[in-house]
Amino acid sequence: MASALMNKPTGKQEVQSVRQINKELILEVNNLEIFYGEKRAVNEISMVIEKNSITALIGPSGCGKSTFLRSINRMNDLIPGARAEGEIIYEDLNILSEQINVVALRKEIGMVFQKPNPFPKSIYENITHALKFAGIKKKSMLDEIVEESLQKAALWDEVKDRLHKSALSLSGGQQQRLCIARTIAMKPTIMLLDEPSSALDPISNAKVEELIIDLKKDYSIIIVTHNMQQASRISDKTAFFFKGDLIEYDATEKIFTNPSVKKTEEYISGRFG
Ligand SMILES: Nc1ncnc2c1ncn2[C@@H]1O[C@H](COP(=O)(O)OP(=O)(O)OP(=O)(O)O)[C@@H](O)[C@H]1O
Repeated sequence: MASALMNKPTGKQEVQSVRQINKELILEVNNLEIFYGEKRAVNEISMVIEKNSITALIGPSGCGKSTFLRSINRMNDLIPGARAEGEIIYEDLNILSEQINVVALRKEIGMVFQKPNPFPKSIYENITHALKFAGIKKKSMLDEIVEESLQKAALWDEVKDRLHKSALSLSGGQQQRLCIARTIAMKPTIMLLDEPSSALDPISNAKVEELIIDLKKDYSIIIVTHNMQQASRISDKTAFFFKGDLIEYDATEKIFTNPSVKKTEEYISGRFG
């Protein structure tokens, strides 16, 4: 698996150091710093992320949650001037290494954004687009993956009779579940969710939350949320960020009932934010 994430060696490239991490863990973050030009947005954070769990990232606006999330599948590479130092160990490789094949990485570590962003194509094509690009052409196989992904995203029953209708005809909540299905189709191990239900109405939000809880049996989920009730309802671990620092990281119940750090207590009790 790991080797599929490496670019082909080109002569003199250094051999990527392999660091094994505990089998219960999916990621190990060591002294991660992220910069936009001269400005440091994430300050030397270290944490481990457990497999098949939901990890919530909370904190006030601008504290570095999304920047950290995007570093996990190297989406920050797309931002001119952004750079990261430190390590994010996944599959015994450092994700931040230049030798990582980011296209392969982003299949294994999928991302869903705040605003549902389906392609202006049919529901079916939204899921098959990347699969075809990855070389899967056989219709029976595409049909199978479409059904499986929509089932897992709890959307199949609502759309099975209109797969060839435009994805834009779906409600916002359905569009977001379609975006989750699109990610699932790539068979990821980790799903990064950046405020996935903040743009949705309460009923769609509840459905997406239910779905996220259900997905953790198959995936490791990291979610940025501004909604502290959401973090306490769905996550197993919560990380509180403030001004680029990781202030406290613990079991969600502990963070919300008996945090160890005063700043966390002030934030969860609404004294700032
Ligand atoms: N593309 C960018 N270029 C320059 N600076 C950026 C960029 N994106 C974020 N920043 C800065 O990095 C810091 C962290 O931003 P980030 O978006 O990660 O915070 P956040 O906690 O996710 O905020 P929010 O909750 O509002 O989404 C902020 O100071 C922000 O202005």
